Order: sequence, then C-alpha cells, then structure tokens
Amino acid sequence: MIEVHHLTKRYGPKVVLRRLDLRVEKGEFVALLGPNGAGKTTLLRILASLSKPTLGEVWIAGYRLRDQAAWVRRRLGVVSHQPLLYGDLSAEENLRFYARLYGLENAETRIREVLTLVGLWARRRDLVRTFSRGMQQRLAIGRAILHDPEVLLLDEPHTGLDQEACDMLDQLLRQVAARGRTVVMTSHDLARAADLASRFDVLSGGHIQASVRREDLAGDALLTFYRQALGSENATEGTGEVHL
Ligand SMILES: Nc1ncnc2c1ncn2[C@@H]1O[C@H](COP(=O)(O)OP(=O)(O)OP(=O)(O)O)[C@@H](O)[C@H]1O
Repeated sequence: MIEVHHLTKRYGPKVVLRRLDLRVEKGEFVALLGPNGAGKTTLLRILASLSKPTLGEVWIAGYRLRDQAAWVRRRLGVVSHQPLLYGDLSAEENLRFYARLYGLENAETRIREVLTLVGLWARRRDLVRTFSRGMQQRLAIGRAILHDPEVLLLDEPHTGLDQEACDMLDQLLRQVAARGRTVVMTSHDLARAADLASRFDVLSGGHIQASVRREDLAGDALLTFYRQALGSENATEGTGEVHL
C-alpha cells in the first residue's frame, strides 16, 4: 500500500532522511517510533504530499507521489499538528466543507455517520472554537476519515489529550484498523503504540533502524526492542517497561 524507495530529505546542509526504504502492506498499523528530531514528522509530511523529497520515490496505493499527487491525496486521510478546522463554523459545517472538497456523494449521510463515530453528533451545531482540544482532535479525525481513505497518517495524535480523549481516540483508531485500512502513526508513547499497532518501526539515523511485527515480539517487551534498536544510551524517552 505504501512503498518508499531510497528517500532522502535535506534541509540545507542537514540530512534528515537518508536513503530510507519502507514498505507498508494493506491493513497494517505501523507505529513510527524514534527519538526527538529523528525525522518522523518529516517522513509523514512527505507521505502526505505536504513536503517534497530531495531524492527518492514514494508510491501510495499504486500511485507515484512525484507525478500523481492528486490521486494519492484522495486515498489519504491526514491528522497532523494543525487540526485544519474552521473555528467559526460548526462541526457539521466543517465536515460539509470537506465533503464538497472531496466531491462526496451522499454527503449528509456520511457526515452523520462520522459525527456519530467520533462522538460529536450531539454537538454538531456548535462552533468548533467552543470545543475542547479533545473534541477538536476527534473532529480532525472525523475530517480525515470522511472520504473513507485507504491510508490514514497520524502525527502524534494523542498529544495534548486527556486520558478519556486518548481512550476515545484509540477506540476510533481500532475501528479504522478493523475495517482493513492502513495506518501509519508517529508516537512517543510506547504504551499506546503497543496497544494499537500491528508493527513497530524505529526511525533513527535517517532511516528505519529496526522493524518488528507485534506477533514476532512474542511476549518480549517493546521498550527492550526500542532500546536495542537505538542503542540503550540513546533511548532516554521510554515510558516504563511496556509488555505486549
Ligand atoms: N522546515 C524545516 N527546516 C529546517 N529544518 C527542519 C525543518 N523541519 C524539520 N527540520 C529538522 O529536521 C529534523 C527532523 O525533524 P522532525 O520534526 O521530522 O523530527 P521528529 O522525529 O518528528 O521529532 P519529534 O519527535 O521531536 O516530533 C529536526 O532536526 C528538525 O529541526
């Protein structure tokens, strides 16, 4: 579903991604882990066609990003640090706006479905600027899944959410994954990643340093895998021992 070949990204003299290869199969849920500044957001932004690679190729759902970005975008849902919502519009007006942008048929039915799924149907007529951060994030996810994309890209989606909002988000992501969608999520939270993902990739030194499937951890700790991938002296951001 996603293929990245020899991807390099430079900002001036700084090389952030270095000949990175990545392959994500349909239906996989990949947690992209790695220390601060490793390039996780950079990689996600390139996959989302928000930033251009310096070198290398990306294919998503069989389309090459370099010259078929419009086709790729239709198959993607993206949740980034910006919620991309209009504060002076209500929740349903926001989704209606995006439904038009995607040219969705049966938009009203789909908007109702999505607002129910993200737990905001009762608040559909309220202006988004009156929403809590958790509600805005849920609506941002609603926006991202509105056109039922094949691939969902999420950059640290739990940041700034309280426990209840995090749990609701996890439930939502499990539903998306259960529908066979492909998910790539960056995370610093190993415990949450361990709960959700079917595969764990560690980005460090500009490329995927190590990758393991959930079933291959075979009772081993994700934190141990993570530390080994980075070399223990670098893995300072563990959130405690995390067992699958
Ligand atoms: N637009 C930019 N111009 C210059 N340097 C950038 C730009 N965007 C990112 N960088 C640099 O690229 C490196 C990777 O940043 P990135 O945000 O992708 O890392 P990350 O793994 O997502 O980090 P974090 O876990 O802290 O979110 C950092 O050193 C950052 O300063």
